[in-house]
Amino acid sequence: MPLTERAVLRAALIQADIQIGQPEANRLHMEVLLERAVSAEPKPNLLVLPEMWNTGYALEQIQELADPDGRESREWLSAFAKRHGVTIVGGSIAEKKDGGIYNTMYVFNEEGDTTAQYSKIHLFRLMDEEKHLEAGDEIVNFALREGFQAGASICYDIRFPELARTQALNGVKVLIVPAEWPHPRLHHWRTLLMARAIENQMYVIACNRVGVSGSTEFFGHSLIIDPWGEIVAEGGEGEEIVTGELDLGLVDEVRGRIPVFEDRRPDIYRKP
Ligand SMILES: O=C(O)CCC(=O)C(=O)O
Repeated sequence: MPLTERAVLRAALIQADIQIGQPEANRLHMEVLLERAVSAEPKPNLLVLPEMWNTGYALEQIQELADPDGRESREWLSAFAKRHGVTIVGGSIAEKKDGGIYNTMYVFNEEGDTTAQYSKIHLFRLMDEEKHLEAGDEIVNFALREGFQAGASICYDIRFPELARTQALNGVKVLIVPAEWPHPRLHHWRTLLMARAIENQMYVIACNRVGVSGSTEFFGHSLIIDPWGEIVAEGGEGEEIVTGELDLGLVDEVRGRIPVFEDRRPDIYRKP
């Protein structure tokens, strides 16, 4: 679907490599990539980082490595957002809170204020997340622009269509998904993201890491998918900044064309 002259949001996804168990090196590396992203012309107004970018999946050492209350990560992301006048969805970090460790996303507006905080609610057993991390228990939506609500979702969360559907029913028009999604499940990644976009008639912005950690290889393929299911941008398998524009009017247009939300039959779905 062609872009119109309507309001657009320009997103830049930081498809980065992450060093396992090296929070300081990862922060410095992210800073270089974020600086590169904001020096592009035209400048993006929304930056998205990958999942667990501070520690990677260093789960055995996560108690020592996690950022207490996310303080350090929040301080520099907030300062960056304010300095450059950009919105940042800060991927997620290992956050130490109330004696537990959470996989937590922070969102900052152009003034550097924290506008949302989301902890991953579905922990991924294949990578032993549930043995080391606490699950969040709250669905989080936030405004990216007036009238343009975003929903938070982290990696494995996209396998649960109920989450994105609940967010869509609560006004979400773009789902934002930081991830560390590895080979050999590229087909699942692309298909699930595409399905979430088409069935909910919303944008999906998904930022995946690249690189190798132990025997696990992460494939990138960060994606921006529009509410009609067209791919706006897709990364390759190396480190890069994936950019694309979101047409803020397109969600309502697609929902008007095929009125899925009016045609739902929740009265029937509830029957056993
Ligand atoms: O669901 C998958 O296949 C990957 C999920 C994952 O790697 C994660 O949630 O960290």
